[in-house]
Parts: sequence; structure tokens; C-alpha cells
Amino acid sequence: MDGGQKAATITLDQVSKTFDDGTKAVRALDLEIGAGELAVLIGPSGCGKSTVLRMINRLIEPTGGRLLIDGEDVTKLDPVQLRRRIGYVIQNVGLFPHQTIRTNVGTVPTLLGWPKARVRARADELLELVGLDPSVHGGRYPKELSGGQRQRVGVARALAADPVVLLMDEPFSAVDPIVRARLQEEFLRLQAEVRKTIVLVTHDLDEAVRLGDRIAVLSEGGHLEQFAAPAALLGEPASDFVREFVGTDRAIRRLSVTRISAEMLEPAGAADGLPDADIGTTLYDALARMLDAGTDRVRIVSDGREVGVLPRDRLFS
Ligand SMILES: Nc1ncnc2c1ncn2[C@@H]1O[C@H](COP(=O)(O)OP(=O)(O)OP(=O)(O)O)[C@@H](O)[C@H]1O
Repeated sequence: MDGGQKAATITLDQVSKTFDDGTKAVRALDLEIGAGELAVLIGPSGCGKSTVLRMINRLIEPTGGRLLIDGEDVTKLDPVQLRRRIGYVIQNVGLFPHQTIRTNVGTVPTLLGWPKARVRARADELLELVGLDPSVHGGRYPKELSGGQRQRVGVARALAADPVVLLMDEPFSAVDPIVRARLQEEFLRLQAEVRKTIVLVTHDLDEAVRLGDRIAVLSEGGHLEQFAAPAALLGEPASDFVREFVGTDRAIRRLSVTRISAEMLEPAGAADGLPDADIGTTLYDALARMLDAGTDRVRIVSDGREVGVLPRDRLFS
């Protein structure tokens, strides 16, 4: 976990948590998250998602197993130092109300002893990155911002000291659906730029499918049912639990995360008059083209060249 590093791997090896009252929140969980990967934890209420997240930065101490960041056992590190290297974003952010936005964003760099001018420059850079104008918002107080803006400040603050890992517990759930969709979109753009290793807890399957490189579905006791890319999770649920959890509209959801690829196609043949879709766009796009044109096939093109035909029945197979 060196300072200049961009992202780290996270390994949970048989990690368990039994609380003092005997509640077994997490039992022997194995999970391996790659550097720069955005992993989503999802599952029914009480299945142990937040407990898993908080064990990674030791807000909760595991009672069994090993938890490694870039191969280093976090239980052997000083918890305060550890938390300064790990960004943490929660619902409703928890900004300090009597400090300006700029000071809030600079919290961890200040704690790390950065010179004032560098903290300020970094805070402004981060505010820009999350789409807030530092000259407008930097000097304001949290109550002078909208809920969505505060949430962005929370993300900026978590990224300020260039953490190797970012933990997010329901980061977008306190804002209305429209703001939420915009924040999710901006967040994907941000992640493409910063490429942190992110573990994000959500209740919202659409959010999981939209944001996750992989999604871990947990059942009670932190039991890992499946850890897979969205299209794989929706296309091939590994258990009845997952099938039920992802629900009846999984076929539709799957369309929007599955890209048209060469092996889905039939030879072009008589493709005249069919609508076009580009290879690499989603099955959902192909369905939209079929519905628009009133056909049951689309002509698939790559760099303007026809590469085959996608029939409607391939959408759901
Ligand atoms: N401090 C605690 N002492 C005892 N039990 C706890 C404690 N914190 C959490 N639990 C229990 O551990 C289990 C897992 O809780 P956790 O908050 O991790 O679930 P979650 O999946 O994040 O739930 P939600 O989706 O409702 O936020 C639950 O049964 C919860 O009641």
C-alpha cells in the first residue's frame, strides 16, 4: 500500500464476523477483487454487506480469516493509517457542517500533513473532477448544497488522498432517482479516469448492473451465492437464490448489459432492407432497432461493413 499506487487487490480469505451477542453476520467468506475493479455487493437486508465493507477498513474487526490489500494483511496495519489509505463514502455523506466544502474535501490530506497550498490545490482539482466548480462551491458550507452536490463532495473527499481502495456504502441512495441516475453516470466517467479498486454496497439491482464490473450476490450470513459480471449473473444465475433475487425482469436487464458479438450472428444472406446496428452495441439497442423498423432481424455492421444478421430469437437465448 505505497503512497503513489493507483489501485490495489483485495482478498478475503475465509473472513468471518461473529458479533459479541453471538450474531454470525459473515461466515468464512472468500472473495478476490482485482486492482481497478468495481465490485458491487448486493443481497437482502441483513445479509452482511455493510459488515463485509467495514471489515475491509477495520471499522469492524473480523473474528476469523484473513483480509489482504495487495497481499498485505490489514489486521497487522495500524487502523488509523489504514483508513487514511482507503476512501469511504456513505449515504448522506457525513460532511462536517461547520467547515467549507474545500476544507471538507481536504480532510485526509490535512491529516496526512500536506502543506496548506497543496491541500487546497488538491481539493479544487477533486471538486472539478466530480463536476463542481471550486470557485463557486469551494467556499460554501454543506447546507448550501443540494443533496446530489453533497454526495459528489463525499466522493471527492474520499478520493482526496489518492486512496488505493474506495469503499462505498449505498452512496447514491439518499437522492431522488433522476439525480441518482446522473450521479451514477458521472461516477462511471470518474472511475474510467481514476481506476480505483471499488467495493460498493447497494440494494438496487439496476445500480449494481449499471456500475459493477462484477456483482457479488450475498445471502444470509455473508454467504457468497455468485460473483460474476452483470451479463453472466443475469444470463446464468448460479443458484435458485440468485435467480429469484435478480427477478423476472432479468431477461430484459440482461439485454442492456450484453454486447452484440460475432458468435451470435448468422450469415448475412438477404439482409437488404433490414435496420443496422453496430457490433459492440447492446442487445437492447438491437431490439430497439427491430421494434422501430417492425422487423425480426437486424443487420450487424462493423466499421460500416456488414458482418452478419442477428435474429430476434437470439436476444433471449
Ligand atoms: N454491532 C452489531 N451487533 C450485533 N449484530 C449486528 C451488529 N451489526 C450488525 N449486526 C447484524 O449482522 C447482520 C449483518 O448486518 P449488516 O448491516 O452487515 O447487513 P446488510 O446486508 O448491510 O443490511 P442492510 O442491507 O439492511 O443494510 C444483521 O443480522 C445485523 O443485525
